[in-house]
Amino acid sequence: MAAARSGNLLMRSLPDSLVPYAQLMRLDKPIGTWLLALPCFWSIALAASPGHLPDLHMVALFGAGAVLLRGAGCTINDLWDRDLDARVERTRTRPLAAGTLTPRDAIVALAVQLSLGLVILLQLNDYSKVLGASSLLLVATYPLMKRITDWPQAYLGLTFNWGALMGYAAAAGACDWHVVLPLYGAGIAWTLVYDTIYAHQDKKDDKVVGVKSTALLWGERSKAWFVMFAGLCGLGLAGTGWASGAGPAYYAGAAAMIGHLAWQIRSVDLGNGPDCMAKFVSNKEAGALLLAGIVADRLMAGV
Ligand SMILES: CC(C)=CCC/C(C)=C/COP(=O)(O)OP(=O)(O)O
Ligand SMILES: O=C(O)c1ccc(O)cc1
Ligand SMILES: [Mg+2]
Repeated sequence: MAAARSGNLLMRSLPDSLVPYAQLMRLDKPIGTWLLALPCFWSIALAASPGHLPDLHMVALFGAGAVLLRGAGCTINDLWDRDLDARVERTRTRPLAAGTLTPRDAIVALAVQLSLGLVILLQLNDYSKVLGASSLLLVATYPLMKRITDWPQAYLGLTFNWGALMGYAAAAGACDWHVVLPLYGAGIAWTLVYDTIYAHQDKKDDKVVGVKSTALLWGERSKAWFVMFAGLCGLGLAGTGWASGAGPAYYAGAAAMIGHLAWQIRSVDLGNGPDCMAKFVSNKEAGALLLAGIVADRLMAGV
């Protein structure tokens, strides 16, 4: 337990009985929460009035919602995957795979997370409530995709970037589709890059247990596909900038994010698991660069 506890302050301060639940939610690995929250934050920030910061009340609600939904997503994922995870070195110590928690425990934990998530959802406008509730369909079915398609990363993209639609709706009352659809597309292209880098860690195990991924599909050609999807991400971001009448700070942030992706693509060693993990985790900085550009642009639009 000591090793599992050596994570962040939160993990170290929890009572023993809650540690497996925190591991089930992957609170010791917050990167997934950042990747889920950043598209929400971009979208909330884009909806800010000229001269204004993003609506911080919304940022707080979506931040808490991202922790809960990502925790719920990991719980559902690991319920589906518990037999696969037990056969793979990297995942065999997960609470469901190792038997520290029973599926029944996990379902209770899932119900608690979804109920708390509902408390947050109910504070949003009706438009966002419908969008938020529909995202659950994507979250619940995502784990099936690695069993039926070579492109589960694309489905994760649809799921993880839903916040690009929802944040704007929550902050502005409704979606401006010309602004949010290209942003959603850019996010999906981004996910295809970072989750394929993530999946390269597991390509040997995935082949053995029969799990599909773009890492296996693209193999040695992965970097060429990354270049294409980074390009599409850039096009989507340009579309959002154009549709929202953004200024130079926005485009600087977008260019910085694409530059970060270019650095990852050039430097990642796809045969080296720890390097894939490090590049995957660095995507919170890539997303934060765009967020900084959007916030600066909205602030400068007021002067
Ligand atoms: C909100 C959502 C959908 C959360 C789920 C995110 C998640 C666990 C992705 C990785 O699944 P995986 O089975 O490909 O990876 P791992 O090998 O880490 O289980
Ligand atoms: O939530 C996670 O741990 C996570 C998120 C996105 C990924 O691409 C992989 C894992
Ligand atoms: Mg899994």
